[in-house]
Amino acid sequence: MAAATITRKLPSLSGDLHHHQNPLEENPFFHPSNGFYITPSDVVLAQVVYDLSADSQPRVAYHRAGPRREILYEASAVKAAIVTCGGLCPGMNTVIRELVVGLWELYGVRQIYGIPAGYRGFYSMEPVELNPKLVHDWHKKGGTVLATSRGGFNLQKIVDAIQLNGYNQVYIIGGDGTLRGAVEIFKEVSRRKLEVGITGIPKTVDNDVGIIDRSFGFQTAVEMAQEAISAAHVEAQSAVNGIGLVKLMGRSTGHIALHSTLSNRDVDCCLIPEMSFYLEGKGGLFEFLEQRLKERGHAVLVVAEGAGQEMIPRSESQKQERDESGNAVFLDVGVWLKSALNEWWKREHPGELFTVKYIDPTYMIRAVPANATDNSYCTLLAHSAIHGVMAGYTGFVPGPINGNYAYIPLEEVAQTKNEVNTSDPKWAWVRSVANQPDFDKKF
Ligand SMILES: Nc1ncnc2c1ncn2[C@@H]1O[C@H](COP(=O)(O)OP(=O)(O)O)[C@@H](O)[C@H]1O
Ligand SMILES: O=P(O)(O)OC[C@H]1O[C@](O)(COP(=O)(O)O)[C@@H](O)[C@@H]1O
Ligand SMILES: [Mg+2]
Repeated sequence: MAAATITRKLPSLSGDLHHHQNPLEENPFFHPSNGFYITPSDVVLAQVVYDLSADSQPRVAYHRAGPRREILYEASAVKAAIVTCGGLCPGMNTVIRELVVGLWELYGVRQIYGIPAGYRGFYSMEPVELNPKLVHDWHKKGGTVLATSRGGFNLQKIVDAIQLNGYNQVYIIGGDGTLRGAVEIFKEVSRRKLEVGITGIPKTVDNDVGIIDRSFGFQTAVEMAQEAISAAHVEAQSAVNGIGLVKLMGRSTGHIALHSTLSNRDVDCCLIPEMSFYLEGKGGLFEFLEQRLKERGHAVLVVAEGAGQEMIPRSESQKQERDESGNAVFLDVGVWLKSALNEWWKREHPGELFTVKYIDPTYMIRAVPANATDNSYCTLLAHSAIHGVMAGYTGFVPGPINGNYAYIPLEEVAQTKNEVNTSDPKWAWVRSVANQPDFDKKF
């Protein structure tokens, strides 16, 4: 017998709003046919892979994203606000563009405002009026034209501003921190009984947001990282006992490093925050590199910025350091590794040639326009957000789950982190491609 299915409930607006026919019904480009509108019984399963022999738990499902036959807003009454928060990610401008064009063209909305410079912009800056003409080429630009920032989250001031300006739809584009802030805004808006649709659009170059398949901009970042790895390879190959060392973004998850390694194939060792490693002794990094240099004369190392942080010596004040959003400030693992490698070689092989070339592409992998795949992803994401908000859903996140777009409760996404699972076959594949040691086993 098939297991039962539990569909995750979505908050929705009710209050004084009336139901209206979806204007797409009259839109000459759409000609809605049977099956065009999504109904409440249309769901996307959270999981598609099961062990049937151990399958007795109910299946979890999310409401499918897409246009609804009836909507809760009249176009002329909509006043939408769009904000971008946190670090940059390829595709932020595309999401803004598609929100503006989608609201305008699909639903006839005319009052659309951009909030400058992240959360703080709600209460400290003038909103920018947006329209399709203004945003038409934004998908070709890196960064966010609206500007972004960290910190500045003042819940009461933000919700006061939403109330004062009469925004009844708020589109919040940001990462894990932003989504936690969006949960607070959603709760405060509900507490004040305001009829405001709140949606969080997940943005993270590190791909650390859970439940969704992947975040927009991530694939672009992996593509951009290839150049750095190739350069490190050339440098390492062209030296005697050459090491090419590349640091890639990934504060607490190593997805960029992992995927860059898998797609590049010149990498000898990939170090990520989810896996601890050690330098000295049997099974350690130095022993591995010693062997590689003997066999091949060079080696390429890719390290995620959050890997090995616990091994880097730091002062008391460095331990306490936080950015404006409260994120721990990391020390440079690349600089530390480079100096540790040099010391090791000098000690073990005095007088022998050895070179470490350290490449830190930092912002170059994220401060670029999205590639074609990410751009179309951003479009579907933005349109999913609009359809959901127009239908009266609130406190949700649109995103792809197993290839299909769904609406996920905001709070659930804000609480879930997407870590690299070092016990699944993908990580084993990385290890086998690089032929690197399993640092878990200290002999
Ligand atoms: N737990 C939280 N509650 C409320 N707001 C938060 C929280 N964490 C971060 N924020 C706010 O969200 C915004 C972006 O957070 P940040 O961590 O810098 O980036 P990201 O959203 O990309 O993870 C900042 O304005 C920050 O103040
Ligand atoms: O210098 P900034 O702007 O704080 O950005 C650096 C950080 O931003 C990131 O690229 C992304 O972080 P968020 O997605 O959480 O904003 C991290 O990998 C990196 O540590
Ligand atoms: Mg973050």
